[in-house]
Amino acid sequence: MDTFKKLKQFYWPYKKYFFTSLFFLFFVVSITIVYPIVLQLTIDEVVLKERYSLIPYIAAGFFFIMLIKGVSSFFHQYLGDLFGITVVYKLREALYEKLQVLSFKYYDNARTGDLMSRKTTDVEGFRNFISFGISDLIEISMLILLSLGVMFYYSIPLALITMAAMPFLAIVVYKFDKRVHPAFRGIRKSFGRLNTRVQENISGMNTVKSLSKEDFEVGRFSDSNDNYRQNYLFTSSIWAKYFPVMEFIGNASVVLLLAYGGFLVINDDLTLGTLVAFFSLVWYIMGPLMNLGFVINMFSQAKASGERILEILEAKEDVTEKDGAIDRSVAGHVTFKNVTLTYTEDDDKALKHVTFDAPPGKVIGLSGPTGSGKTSITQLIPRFYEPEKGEVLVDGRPVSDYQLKTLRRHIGFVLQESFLFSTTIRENIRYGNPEIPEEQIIDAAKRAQAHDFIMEMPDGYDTMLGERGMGLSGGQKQRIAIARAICINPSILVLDDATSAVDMETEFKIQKALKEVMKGRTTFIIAHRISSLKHADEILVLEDGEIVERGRHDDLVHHKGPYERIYNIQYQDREQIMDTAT
Ligand SMILES: Nc1ncnc2c1ncn2[C@@H]1O[C@H](COP(=O)(O)OP(=O)(O)OP(=O)(O)O)[C@@H](O)[C@H]1O
Repeated sequence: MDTFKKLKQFYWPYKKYFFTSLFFLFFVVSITIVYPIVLQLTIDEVVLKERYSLIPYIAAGFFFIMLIKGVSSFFHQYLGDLFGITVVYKLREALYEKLQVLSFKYYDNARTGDLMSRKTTDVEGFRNFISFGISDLIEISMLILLSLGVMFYYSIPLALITMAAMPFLAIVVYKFDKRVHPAFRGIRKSFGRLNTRVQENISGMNTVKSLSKEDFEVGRFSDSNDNYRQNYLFTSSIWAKYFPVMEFIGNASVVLLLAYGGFLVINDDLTLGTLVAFFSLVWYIMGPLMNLGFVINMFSQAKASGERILEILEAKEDVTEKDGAIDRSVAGHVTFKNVTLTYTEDDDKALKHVTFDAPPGKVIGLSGPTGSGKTSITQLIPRFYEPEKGEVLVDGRPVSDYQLKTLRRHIGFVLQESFLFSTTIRENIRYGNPEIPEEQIIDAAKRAQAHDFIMEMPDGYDTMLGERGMGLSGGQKQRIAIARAICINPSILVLDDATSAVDMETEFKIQKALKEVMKGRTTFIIAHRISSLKHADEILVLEDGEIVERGRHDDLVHHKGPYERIYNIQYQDREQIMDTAT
């Protein structure tokens, strides 16, 4: 019940729909109980006593209560649905909002397919129970209690016979619940894994095809698919085992009822009408009791789903804002003081005692072998991650003093693989600043050397892009990303290997675009090519998370350190190429 208590904030505000639906349910159930009573009266008072003139009145009365039942059913059903749909609407929104604030650390370990299945299937599982499960449970209880009431009123001994089977049925239903709940958790988990497989496969289709791993992927999918099937079959086997037992107990009790009831009628201790009424009433008890399995099933699913939803809602937000965090414009002075970063506890340190100062407008180059910590430095400035030790300052204040939005609004990223959304080019350019006027979008595209190729497209700025920017070349995507960065007018700019994935001609165009964007902004350039770092005000050379060398290009090339080695390798290559060319 803890799960439902924790999710109370989502359903309690809409309790009026639920309780009004219950109010109408009361009519529906009460009228259902009236059927056998009408049957008993018709047999005992009309047929057996041959008072046929009463039949039209009974028929009219029956018609009238049917009408009430119909109207009540409508409101019960509609309000129940309204309750469920409203609750999951709010739940889905809360989940989505939470997914937006969860930190990078969370996403490092999360799997997209699994998150998707939590957001869709689990939320639906919860809705089913909220919409129908609870009211089914109440309907079942009311039906059983009212039927028992009427039975005891008619004949206590016969009612006791019916009751005799109930403890056995209750035991079986209880055992069933104990087994079916973990089985449903298994199904949910396995469905999450299946989703992850499919999602990763589709996103990584390029890699799969280029490495001819289709068969391997089909094999992996079959494993997950088989696991899902096994889990479902296991649950089905539990159903298949328990359901006939429940039905047998129900039927045994009906046999007892018919035998003992028939005996009472023969001895004139019970009217025929009452026995017929009893026969209907006993099914009003046994049917719902067996149905309890379905409702418990729904409850188990909802509980399992609720737990998985709560795992997201309660996930720790590693990066949070302070009370009174500041919102003011940023000049772009970045300082690192003795910063150490560890991503996960048992991992090596990704950064060790990193110290540097980048005054506004300066260009900092970050060089070093892959995995040396270049990207990590730039991820600490917008607080994507928190340092383990040391301080990261922007304009002299710790980054944690700023509102996250303020801080991130002032930092522009152009990554090696920039993400473009499947919408128009215009929407992609103004994504970070949707209010920006059209002239400024065009101006940004011109400065990013993107305007010309955009205008050559059939729909210009209205050209729709495919998923992840499909339809554009790597260099074109990059220039759209640069235009996007210009639109947010950041004080700090991070260019992470922004030109590594393109040919020389495109690189030249991008370099030209970047020069334009860098004007007046503190810029961090991560690059493997010396040519991209040459003009930096300071180059930091990293190795294993430590700064091993620093200075301007002209000094570093004579330093006899790692930078000179990289320079020599890149220049030797050039000389060799020049030699072969001449
Ligand atoms: N999100 C993460 N979770 C755990 N470890 C990480 C994460 N990101 C980076 N690392 C580790 O931190 C170290 C530094 O990585 P970083 O990406 O900063 O290197 P880099 O110099 O930018 O490399 P590259 O040139 O390949 O981009 C590496 O050992 C890497 O495996």
